[in-house]
Amino acid sequence: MGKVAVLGAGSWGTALALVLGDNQHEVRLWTHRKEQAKEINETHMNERYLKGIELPKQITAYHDLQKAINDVEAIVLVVPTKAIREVCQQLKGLLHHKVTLIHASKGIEPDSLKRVSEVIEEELPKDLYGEVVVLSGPSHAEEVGARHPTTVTVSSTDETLAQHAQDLFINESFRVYTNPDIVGVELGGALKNIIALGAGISDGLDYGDNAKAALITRGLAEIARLGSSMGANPLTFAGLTGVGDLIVTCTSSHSRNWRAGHLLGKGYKLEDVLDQMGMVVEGVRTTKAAHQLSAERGIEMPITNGIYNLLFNQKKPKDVVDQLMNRGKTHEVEELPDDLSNQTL
Ligand SMILES: NC(=O)C1=CN([C@@H]2O[C@H](COP(=O)(O)OP(=O)(O)OC[C@H]3O[C@@H](n4cnc5c(N)ncnc54)[C@H](O)[C@@H]3O)[C@@H](O)[C@H]2O)C=CC1
Ligand SMILES: O=C(CO)COP(=O)(O)O
Repeated sequence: MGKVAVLGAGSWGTALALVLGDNQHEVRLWTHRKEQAKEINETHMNERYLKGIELPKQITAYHDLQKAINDVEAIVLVVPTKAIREVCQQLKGLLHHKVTLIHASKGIEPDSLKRVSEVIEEELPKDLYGEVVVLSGPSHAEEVGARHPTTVTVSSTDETLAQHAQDLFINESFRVYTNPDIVGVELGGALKNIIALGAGISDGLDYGDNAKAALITRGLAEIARLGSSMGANPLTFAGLTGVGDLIVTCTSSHSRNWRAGHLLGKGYKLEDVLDQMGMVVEGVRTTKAAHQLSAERGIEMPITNGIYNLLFNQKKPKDVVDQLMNRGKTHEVEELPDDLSNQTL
């Protein structure tokens, strides 16, 4: 079994470290906070981020990034999207051998409008990893920590690297598929956070199941519309990293995006909600990015743009819903491109 560094000791980094530890790898869990490394090593728990879960003894926490990455065969980047550039810049000075580079973050950078793998490629020379691998899918850290059955997808333009990531993570309760469509896999994981905010808002307004089913379904339609315009395979959005991740985040109070939306729906202010969460709510920045992409590409995204107005233009949740319900009449299903019309979903 090999040595793997997991960079980012929040809930998802810790849960992924646990899977790798269960698979008997030597896992180095790096945190930028010294006291957190000490706590993990002394207690074998990361209580703030993965409550009540004892971590496998194969995991050692590190504060020194150089020591964490020495001799590792793979590096798993799991910091919030906002911190990806900074961590890659630190890695650049320290990494001197080739690794399989996997990221598991779900977001799009506002302004640059880059996916996480594109940000990594901008900051880290490719000779250190070849092609980036992304790991995504319906996977709450809390349930992975409890070893409940979970399925995810790994994606890379280099199939051999995707298979290496699949082999590192797969076990009897953590099933890993591969999909070569990295654009679709990354966009599905990032854009579902916007719809999860919307589902939380709808639940905060006590609108019930019909409204939430509508948000999930019409949300998927706009994710697929934007994603296809950016080169994704539309069928990816019918898979684990599309509809699968939408379901898991829109219907669960484990989701930080759902929880933040729920508080917004109850009338709390965005800055108070984010203060209260204490964990990353990726959907907020990704809403900004998707709003910019929708305008730049002329793609209709009414739910995303409604949530943008609620988050950044002080629109009231109820007014946003009224506006969505009273848009002009439209078709539900759009024409499939010719090359897909013979495929089944
Ligand atoms: N929590 C979950 O169930 C899942 C989370 N994800 C994704 O994983 C990514 C990370 O999320 P979580 O671990 O849940 O977040 P979190 O909020 O639980 O933890 C984030 C961690 O990153 C660290 N961090 C923040 N800025 C940093 C910096 N500049 N340098 C180094 N470390 C820094 C924080 O100290 C914290 O330990 C996000 O993109 C999220 O969407 C994906 C699937 C599941
Ligand atoms: O991506 C996730 C599950 O697949 C976790 O979503 P949240 O970041 O909303 O908690």
